[in-house]
Amino acid sequence: MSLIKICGLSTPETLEAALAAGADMVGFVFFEKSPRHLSYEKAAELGALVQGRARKIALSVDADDARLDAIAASLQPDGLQLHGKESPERVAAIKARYGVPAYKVIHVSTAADLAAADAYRDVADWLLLETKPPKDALHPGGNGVTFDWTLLDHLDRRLPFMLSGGLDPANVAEAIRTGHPDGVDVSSGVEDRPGVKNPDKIRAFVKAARHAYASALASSR
Ligand SMILES: O=C(O)c1ccccc1N[C@@H]1O[C@H](COP(=O)(O)O)[C@@H](O)[C@H]1O
Repeated sequence: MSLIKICGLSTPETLEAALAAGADMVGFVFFEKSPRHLSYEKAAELGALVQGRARKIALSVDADDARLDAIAASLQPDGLQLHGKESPERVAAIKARYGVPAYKVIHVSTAADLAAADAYRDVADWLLLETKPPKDALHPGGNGVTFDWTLLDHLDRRLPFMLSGGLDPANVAEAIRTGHPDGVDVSSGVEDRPGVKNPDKIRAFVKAARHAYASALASSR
């Protein structure tokens, strides 16, 4: 697999840039402290523009059922990115309630952190491996920080995984060559400042990731 996700979209123009560039997944943030947070009204407006051209992924952080119900009603997501401390039992309950794939985030800074993924093997559909937030970080994600991708040599790959954290148009090819992820995910690396996406950077990211995946495929033949 070679999926490309652009996360934290918040305007029709940047959403269209991601869709036209060929992103497979577009992510929408429901986390009030984030500069990328969307109201339900805005999410409904943006979601309606997608029209099946990409999977709509709703990002939340330790959301309760009432919150997820409102997110589901506004966006009608094709997947739920669970970016908090959701337990395996909570992930299973969310999957059962909403019937869409669950992308469980695992925060990584050492090989030992990858062991946390084991508990989600039978309940999540995907793992999303993101850099453990720095101690002074304001948010549990979207911090634009990479981790050592060679740690992925230690990952049990029975579940597909997306690689995330600090990716950008300049480093995504190296990330794909090193970590062999099933997908790549970016937010701040295609922005001019927090919450402000740049269409040229979105296009450059998708192009670089597509090229790297095509090269990896060609060299595996
Ligand atoms: O983007 C945010 O503000 C955010 C807030 C809370 C949890 C996650 C958040 N972002 C997600 O983190 C990853 C990596 O982002 P980056 O590429 O390093 O900026 C991505 O999925 C973001 O959407």
